[in-house]
Amino acid sequence: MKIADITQLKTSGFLPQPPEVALTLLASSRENEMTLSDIGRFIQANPTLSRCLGQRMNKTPTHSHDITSLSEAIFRVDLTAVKQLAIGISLLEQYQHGSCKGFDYPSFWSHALLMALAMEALGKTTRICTPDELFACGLLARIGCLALATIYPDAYTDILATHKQDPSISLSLLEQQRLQIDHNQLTAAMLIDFDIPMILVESIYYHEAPMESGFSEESHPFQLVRLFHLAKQVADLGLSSESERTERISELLLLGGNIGLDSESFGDFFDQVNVEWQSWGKILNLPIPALPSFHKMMGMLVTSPDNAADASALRVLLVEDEPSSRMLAESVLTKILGHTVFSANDGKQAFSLAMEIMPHIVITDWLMPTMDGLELTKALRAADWGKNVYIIMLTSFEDDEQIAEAFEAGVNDYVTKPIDIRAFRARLRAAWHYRKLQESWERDRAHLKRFAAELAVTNRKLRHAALTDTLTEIPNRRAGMEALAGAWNTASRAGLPIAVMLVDIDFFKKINDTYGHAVGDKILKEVAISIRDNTRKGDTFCRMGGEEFLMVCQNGSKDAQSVCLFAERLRRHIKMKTIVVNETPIRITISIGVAIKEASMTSDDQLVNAADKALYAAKNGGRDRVCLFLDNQLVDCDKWSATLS
Ligand SMILES: Nc1nc2c(ncn2[C@@H]2O[C@H](COP(=O)(O)OP(=O)(O)OP(=O)(O)O)[C@@H](O)[C@H]2O)c(=O)[nH]1
Repeated sequence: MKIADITQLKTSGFLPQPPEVALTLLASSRENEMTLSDIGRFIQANPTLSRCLGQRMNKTPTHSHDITSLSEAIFRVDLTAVKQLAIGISLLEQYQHGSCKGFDYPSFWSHALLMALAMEALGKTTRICTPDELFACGLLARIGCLALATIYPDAYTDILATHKQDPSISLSLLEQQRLQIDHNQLTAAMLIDFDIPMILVESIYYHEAPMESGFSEESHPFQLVRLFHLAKQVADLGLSSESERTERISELLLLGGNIGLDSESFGDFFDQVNVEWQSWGKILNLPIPALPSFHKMMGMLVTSPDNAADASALRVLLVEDEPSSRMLAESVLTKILGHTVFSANDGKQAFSLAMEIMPHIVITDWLMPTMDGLELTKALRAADWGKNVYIIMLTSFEDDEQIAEAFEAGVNDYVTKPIDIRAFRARLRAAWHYRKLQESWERDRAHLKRFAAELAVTNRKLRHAALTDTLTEIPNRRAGMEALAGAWNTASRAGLPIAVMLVDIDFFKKINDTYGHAVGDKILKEVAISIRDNTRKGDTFCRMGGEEFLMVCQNGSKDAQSVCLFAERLRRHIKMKTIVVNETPIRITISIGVAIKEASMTSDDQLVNAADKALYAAKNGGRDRVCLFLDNQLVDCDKWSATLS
């Protein structure tokens, strides 16, 4: 603890000092020179102090007439407390205004009053000091701020403005940087000067950062520091704006949990202190904001639009074997942050519960019986469904190696115990963002999958459309040429035979002219069906264009005769076919040119050209026939047709 030296400030007259009479009271009580009637006279000369004593006696101002006599009041309140109260109240009366523009004097005292009332109420849980003493100390716990505003009005206005702009920079740090002294050091010096016991001075000195006190957690000073810290948070909540309340309430619940108050009893405590604050405010003529009940504030937070959006989003699995910590974290997570919480006592129970509820976040303690947090993390990560769960480890370890071990096991983040509510909220916010990112990634992935599937279908359709003849729905010229090129390459590589047939409908122009184009189309379709139905396995075919079709034969094309017989069979099939269009039977014939791959041929084009020559020959030979191009010669296949049954 660093106590400011205030000797010079006192003599300079800049330091806020209670009026002379209060100082006399203080000095004479120090020397045990005071009689009860001295104190009585002093109090009677100070109406506000009298009213305050009345209030402290009866708790509610409406009953102030219950005090039978001033002496009774002094006896019942306790002499030391009367003295401390006298100092606090006289300072409050004297410093309602001041020259520091940035310092809100009335709010400072409203805050001090709430802190005093909270300390008094909390004091009932400890027997270290009397509630009266705690009340007076609560009132004076931040007197250093008033002192700095009084001594350095301009500089303090700047300091407060900077702090307001960026509350993350501590007020003490700003004061130290600018004035080489901070309010806690000055408060400590002034309290010592007011004869406040050292245990209280020390507790007040560390009330903003209890962990920095270095007191052991079980010690009396630490219990007091914790109470002053909590009382300050209560007072901060009392003066905070609606938008700041979420964070403050969650922090208060955690702090209340540390001294064994669950959210219900904390709410009752706060409401009772609030009622007293309102009535004290009237006595001391201070501006006291009207606050809703604690439970109402909690309710408003959970249903605020911000929180409601988060609320449905997160399913939290809380794993903690220590019942009070579990209940506390549960209360903050559900009542304040609005998440849905499931709880487990150990890793094993948590793992089977996780399988059931599929949590978005797992918040797990490290040290637990049966299965600890580390083993649970590894088990979750090993399961397919546990890979994307956001895991936060609660730990008392701050050792780098142990933290690294936790990350290696698969945790996403860690929070050190005792839980600091701001850090906890920030970590949960990160988890929430992670969850949102993951959801949008999953949505994108599903979207992409669907898109890829649709694209594949579209591509298939496009390819089919690009390779299919729209009228006859058989492969078109392009598909036929691709198939021919493939067959040619295979045959060439393997030294296998390959043949092509060009099929052309005879006098098709005449059909069009006689029956119309639509009938011509119908005939084309029927021929396409016949060709398809007569194709052997492994053979391919297409419509080359107009009334011409191509067939590529790989099977059964070992020799000219077998190919020509196949062509002849097709020719006969079509010739025998009666196509009925609009009840009119129509008979058609076809001519076919056949060519077989010969050793001299170097490309599939040459093979098709040879078939074309054969087709030309068939047409010239009178149509309705099959011609073969073989060894540079054109052969009429009639001679083989006789062999067909
Ligand atoms: N209905 C219809 N007619 C078509 C189509 N494509 C081409 N044609 C017609 O087919 C006819 C082909 O006539 P030509 O090349 O003179 O042949 P052809 O009348 O069959 O005589 P040859 O082949 O010598 O027996 C033309 O009248 C084209 O208009 C089509 O998709 N539908």
